[in-house]
Amino acid sequence: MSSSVLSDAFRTHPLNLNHKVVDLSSVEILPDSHAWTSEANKYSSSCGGDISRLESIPIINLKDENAMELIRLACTTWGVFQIVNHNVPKNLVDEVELAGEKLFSLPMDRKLMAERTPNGVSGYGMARISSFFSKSMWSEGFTIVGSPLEHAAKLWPHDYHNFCNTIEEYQKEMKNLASRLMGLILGSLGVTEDDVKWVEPKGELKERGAALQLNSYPPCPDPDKAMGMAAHTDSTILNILHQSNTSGLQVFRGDGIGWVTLQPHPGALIVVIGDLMHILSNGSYLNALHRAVVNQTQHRLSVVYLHGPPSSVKMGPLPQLVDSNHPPLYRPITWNEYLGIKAQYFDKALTTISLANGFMNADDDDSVK
Ligand SMILES: C=C1C[C@]23C[C@H]1CC[C@H]2[C@@]12CCC[C@@](C)(C(=O)O1)[C@H]2[C@@H]3C(=O)O
Ligand SMILES: O=C(O)CCC(=O)C(=O)O
Ligand SMILES: [Fe+2]
Repeated sequence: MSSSVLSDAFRTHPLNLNHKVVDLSSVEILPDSHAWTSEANKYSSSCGGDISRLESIPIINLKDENAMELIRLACTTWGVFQIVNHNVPKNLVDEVELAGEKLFSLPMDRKLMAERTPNGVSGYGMARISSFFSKSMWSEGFTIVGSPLEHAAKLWPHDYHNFCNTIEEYQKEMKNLASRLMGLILGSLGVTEDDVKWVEPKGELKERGAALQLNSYPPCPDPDKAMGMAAHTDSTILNILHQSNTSGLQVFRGDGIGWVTLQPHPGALIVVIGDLMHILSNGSYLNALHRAVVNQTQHRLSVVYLHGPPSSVKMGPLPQLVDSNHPPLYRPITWNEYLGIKAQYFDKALTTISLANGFMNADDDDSVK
């Protein structure tokens, strides 16, 4: 089952439940548990609100003959881009958004019937990364791995078919789009899909890792002090994100620009480069540091397709990108192992598999060579 890679990783790294699930729709004053200080949110003060308006995240037309080159540019400067002309039917995106709204508007006691267990991956609950922060995020989530049936039947015992059909159709559509994007991104790195056999998994590699994450951000009484989803990078190859017609997603530019808001563009989907693509590209493609902020009046929803590798594949810098001038920056690792490391070290996860220190030391120390 494709779910095994994900559930295995978390069975050994249960979630630390230091946050209580709160029904945010009934809260009128921001509780202390949800009030983020700049200390709790270490990247918050660095955002240059005005500067960010001068920079905007690229919107790439997938039918553009220069799409590959534009993707290369977006991946080396942003680690994120929006795509249009992606062929995902608009009505399917609308339907999946409606399905998410229907789910999150259920009463809390009903949603908790499908609650994610501490060592599980699917179901309703807070984002997994919550345990790394002392404050709670102003959001709720629902994670689907493989078939949504088991959890949907707990939410709507008599009427789960529509939800399941929509989710399954969307998963299929995202799977196809993800392989198309993989072709383009690998192409932009100068590598063909034939060079990387597991990209189109066949036979025993058929079991690819993927999940669908629904995030809900209710209106917030004090949005400046709250945090919808704390800053993180995604532990995947890439994510394909749809946001409802309300901004909230921000991407961090490390080169002094700070947090940049990604404005919703009608019909566009957002591609976020994850940690594993950063590893594959030997560090040249940025794994975007991003977060979601909230607002006072509008409910915001995001639907995120998480695209990972098959469980048995060890991923390291692509051999075509490594030579004596470009030594490998990371050691090869399976997704399962990486998720375990991430669950333990969070934003230090890549550092723990980095080979760069070793190389630097070797350069510094004449006696080594
Ligand atoms: C395969 C993944 C990737 C996970 C963990 C695991 C299952 C759930 C994913 C998310 C989904 C919500 C944001 C995030 C940051 C979170 O808290 O849970 C993601 C995280 C990651 O990208 O690291
Ligand atoms: O809601 C968003 O825009 C961000 C969600 C996100 O980063 C995630 O699910 O990984
Ligand atoms: Fe993310």
